[in-house]
Amino acid sequence: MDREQQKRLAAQRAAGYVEKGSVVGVGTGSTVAYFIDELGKMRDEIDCAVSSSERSSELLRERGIRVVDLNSVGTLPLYVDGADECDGHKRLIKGGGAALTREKIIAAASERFVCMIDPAKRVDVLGKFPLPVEVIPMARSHVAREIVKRGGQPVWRDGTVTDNGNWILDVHNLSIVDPVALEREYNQIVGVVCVGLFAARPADIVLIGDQLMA
Ligand SMILES: O=C[C@H](O)[C@H](O)[C@H](O)COP(=O)(O)O
Repeated sequence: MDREQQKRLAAQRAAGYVEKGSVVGVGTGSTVAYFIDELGKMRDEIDCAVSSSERSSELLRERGIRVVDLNSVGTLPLYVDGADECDGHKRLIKGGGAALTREKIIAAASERFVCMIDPAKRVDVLGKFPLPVEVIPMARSHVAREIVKRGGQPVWRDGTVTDNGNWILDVHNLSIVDPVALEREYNQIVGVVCVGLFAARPADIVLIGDQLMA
């Protein structure tokens, strides 16, 4: 089975976690696009969605799903999103599509985070996928120097502007032994808006294709 089929299967299974009449938190990316297809089929059964990106909002509206602001709903029962890497503790690297900050906010505001991946993204140690870090544009060089001091190799994702008007540094050459500590350490660098490590708040449920990760 190819990766796209695995993503679609994960999205179909994730749709089973959506409760009738609820507000659904929706992530960003190619796997989420399959999930939005599933949500479209259920649009009369759900209330509305909170979206993590302009891209996902557009897809949701195209399928007739109302998109509301997180501030108007408070705590969400469910957030569904993809990831770039996932370890055995359901800790993730996210942000390959530059949506990490809004994704992390919605994940933090959700009771249950269901993450959909294909088998190639399941790793023992996070860090082979370059770690995205969203930065305030004027702080780009400063943050990059601080990351180098900490052993990382930051590369500016030139040309990418996030939905928040910020820039992305992708940090290469990491083998993340303690993801919670690294998330905390990078969060403390002045000028960092968000680190694409979801370790302090990992996923609750990981679907690898249609299989539940133990
Ligand atoms: O910023 C993007 C998100 O974190 C995505 O969830 C992540 O990059 C995975 O995307 P995809 O499902 O396209 O592989």
